[in-house]
Amino acid sequence: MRTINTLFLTGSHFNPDQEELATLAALFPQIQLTSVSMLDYTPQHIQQAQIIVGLPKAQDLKLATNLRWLQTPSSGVGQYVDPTLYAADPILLTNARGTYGKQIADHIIGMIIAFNHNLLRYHDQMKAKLWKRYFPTKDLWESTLLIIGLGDIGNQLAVRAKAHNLRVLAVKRTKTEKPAWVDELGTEDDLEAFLPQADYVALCAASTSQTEHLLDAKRISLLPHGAFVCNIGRGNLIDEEALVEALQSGHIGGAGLDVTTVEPLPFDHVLWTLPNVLITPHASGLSPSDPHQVFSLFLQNLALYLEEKPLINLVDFTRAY
Ligand SMILES: NC(=O)C1=CN([C@@H]2O[C@H](COP(=O)(O)OP(=O)(O)OC[C@H]3O[C@@H](n4cnc5c(N)ncnc54)[C@H](O)[C@@H]3O)[C@@H](O)[C@H]2O)C=CC1
Ligand SMILES: O=C(O)C(=O)COP(=O)(O)O
Repeated sequence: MRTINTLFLTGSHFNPDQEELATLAALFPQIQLTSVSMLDYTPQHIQQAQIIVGLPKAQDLKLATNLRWLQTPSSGVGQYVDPTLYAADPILLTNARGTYGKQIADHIIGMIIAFNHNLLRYHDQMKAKLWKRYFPTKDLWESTLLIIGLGDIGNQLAVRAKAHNLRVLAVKRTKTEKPAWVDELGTEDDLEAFLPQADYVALCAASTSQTEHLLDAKRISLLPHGAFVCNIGRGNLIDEEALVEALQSGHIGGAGLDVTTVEPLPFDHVLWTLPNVLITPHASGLSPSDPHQVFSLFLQNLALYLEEKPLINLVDFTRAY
């Protein structure tokens, strides 16, 4: 049996335990496994691997002369969709779409409720032992949420928003049939009509050349005064300078940011200082089950790879996600 050099780059979303490694060895004895932390790999590790599961630095893929398949534990693969990165061509690129939707949708709902019910203000007031009451901005069930990017995360969010009786508008790259949990579905062409209706906007789109600054200064100005913007996709989906200005002027009432243009957000960045901003450190996707989910996705894909069948979550280099 020919062995297949496989490299696991372990990290927060992919960290197989002993039981999982034993399953892999029992089911696929041809896999010659090297497992190393994503922070500690060497050029030799990359050079030898036919399969990599993890997030190697994109520029290191030039060293990957034996690579046939890269499975990422992330859903976003913006850094890997440039075909000129690869020493070997063509390679199969698969992502972990489908393992993040539920926990990130919960995180966004948490941010929306924290903003609407003034929880951040009350938390600040606690430090001064201050007893002062505020009305919520508007009842959630009288409000509208616009979801930009109706993929796995966007759909999970829409389902949860419907449970709170929000009206849900959504846009995606191409128009398809409207799911029952969305009230109106459109594409980027509909943003000008949708934005003025949105009390809340959630950025859940893939980061591509088309979605860079999808929410720019002009589109931000179309939002109603006091709207709340939540970004869990990638920092470059929104013009961050325009966002800061709109937050400072009060045109945007608040923002929940799990992602920023530069990560970690620099120590001296103004976003750290704005009272109406909640920053989480690219943490919305963390869940106890996701390292296991990515491993089981890899096992399913490995069986397909060995049978030369189409892989799950194959990334399309032309649409870039
Ligand atoms: N904060 C975090 O920890 C995480 C962030 N992400 C980010 O969220 C993104 C979405 O994740 P999933 O829902 O799992 O991916 P997905 O592949 O299911 O969804 C991507 C969505 O982007 C939309 N899109 C692409 N181009 C568009 C355009 N021009 N206009 C409007 N919509 C467009 C697509 O229509 C699709 O609905 C990822 O690409 C990643 O960047 C994903 C997982 C974790
Ligand atoms: O899946 C994604 O795209 C993510 O953003 C997940 O977070 P990560 O960058 O893998 O820590």
